[in-house]
Amino acid sequence: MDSVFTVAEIRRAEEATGDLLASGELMQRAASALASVVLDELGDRPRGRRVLLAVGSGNNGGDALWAGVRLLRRGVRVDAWRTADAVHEEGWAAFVAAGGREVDAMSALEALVDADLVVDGVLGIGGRGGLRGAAAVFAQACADTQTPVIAVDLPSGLEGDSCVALPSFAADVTVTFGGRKACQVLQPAASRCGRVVVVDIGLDLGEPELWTWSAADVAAHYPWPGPDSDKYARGVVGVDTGSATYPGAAVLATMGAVYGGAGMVRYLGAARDAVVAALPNVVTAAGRVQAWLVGSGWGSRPDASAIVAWCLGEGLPTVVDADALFALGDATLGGHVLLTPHAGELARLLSVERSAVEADPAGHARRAASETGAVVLLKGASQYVAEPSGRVTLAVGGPAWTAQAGSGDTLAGLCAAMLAAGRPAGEAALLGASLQAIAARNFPGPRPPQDLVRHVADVIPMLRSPGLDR
Ligand SMILES: NC(=O)C1=CN([C@@H]2O[C@H](COP(=O)(O)OP(=O)(O)OC[C@H]3O[C@@H](n4cnc5c(N)ncnc54)[C@H](OP(=O)(O)O)[C@@H]3O)[C@@H](O)[C@H]2O)[C@@H](O)CC1
Ligand SMILES: Nc1ncnc2c1ncn2[C@@H]1O[C@H](COP(=O)(O)OP(=O)(O)O)[C@@H](O)[C@H]1O
Ligand SMILES: [K+]
Repeated sequence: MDSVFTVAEIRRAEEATGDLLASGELMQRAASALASVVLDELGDRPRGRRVLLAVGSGNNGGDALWAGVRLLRRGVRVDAWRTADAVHEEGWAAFVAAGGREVDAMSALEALVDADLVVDGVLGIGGRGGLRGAAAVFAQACADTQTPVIAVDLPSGLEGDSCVALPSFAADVTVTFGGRKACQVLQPAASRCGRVVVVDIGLDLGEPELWTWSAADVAAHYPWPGPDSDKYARGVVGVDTGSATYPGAAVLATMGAVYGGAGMVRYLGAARDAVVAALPNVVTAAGRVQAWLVGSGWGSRPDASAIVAWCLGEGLPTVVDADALFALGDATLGGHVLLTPHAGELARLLSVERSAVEADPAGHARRAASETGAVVLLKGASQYVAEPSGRVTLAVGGPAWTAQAGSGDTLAGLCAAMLAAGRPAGEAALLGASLQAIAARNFPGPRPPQDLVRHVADVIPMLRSPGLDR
């Protein structure tokens, strides 16, 4: 599990270091780590290689300049373009004294022809409103010429706390200080950051804004069957999904539960023939279950509220998906209930615009969990799991091949299998969402959800072996 910090939290921790900040020691630590990453990228013989610094007005530019000083001492040829009238004074003086050369905006563009790499020190966590003017033109030129970019703290133009892909550099490597920021883990902004190297500069950070899961967490929490497991111990999922209009959702949600590893699935919805034809192992007789899954592909259904109320009345862990989300009524939910909306559904649940959810997905997921008392899995390019306590955790991310009709149905089934195996709702959601993403990473390409979910079954045993794209 990794943690993500807000800009305010990073600033607070920087200030709390007192002397370290005032004396410039923090900046020296940042610059030293940055220079090491640049040297690693330059390879065995850094002498004579060419690095171009883009230096803005703030401390981010200061980091770049002090890293430039270290590179000059190693024989690297370093030029710097000042994107603002005033830059970090001491850093600039040291850079010039060490033999660094200034280039103007036009020469910086020309220098891209033979630069080995660019260090982006235009804006850091103080940047607002996206990259503009000559710096934006330069960032585009770096992309066009495929010049490798190492971003200082974050690709200039992104805002640390935001997932929004504002106009920015697109970095190959981002060297970030203290801890990860939201823009480095949340899509679409994260796609601009490349490989993220977190450097410990000695900040004492408090409670993170967000936690992130990795494949190691999936392996640690997956309900591996033991030598004494039987089908009941592994968990029975009761499914009521699909309808005459959407029989496919019945099949897909059931497949999610089966390929996620449920011991048994009881399908009790309106598309029994379709489900049994696709999955003869599924039982259609009523009986005891350990978790319920309702809603996927219901469409409008007169008894929706009654079914949801009945399931919730049972007190069993329940996944409430799709149409069932709008049949919750005033029922008091609880941490054993998992709601699985996408951004549009969450907006409707909270009576806000979809664009508001997209601008602050974690905040809206957190609000929904706190208002309903249930765990909320917000689906999308980044998948957030919010718990009533306020904790928000990001599932392992995967490619957008998963973004297709029916993936949500299989995901709901995967989560239900984890619930039936006894995992708490937050973990069940993180397991389901992460497993689907890991499958899409390892078996990329356009394949329908009924195929992708079979690859979920393929990647589960691989979680314990090397060679998996995590
Ligand atoms: N605290 C520390 O000592 C340590 C900090 N560290 C480093 O410092 C970085 C944070 O430094 P920082 O606070 O100086 O902010 P930074 O992002 O460099 O510049 C902000 C300036 O840019 C300007 N500006 C804003 N938006 C703009 C835009 N769109 N287009 C153009 N200009 C824009 C804005 O001007 P304003 O909007 O206020 O007029 C302001 O002048 C941090 O990311 C890390 O790299 C490390 O050294 C460790 C120790
Ligand atoms: N850009 C993306 N990258 C990766 N996964 C995505 C992306 N967009 C959506 N997804 C995932 O695809 C699935 C789509 O779910 P949903 O919209 O509910 O589809 P449906 O209800 O049609 O099955 C979810 O698991 C979601 O997290
Ligand atoms: K930067």
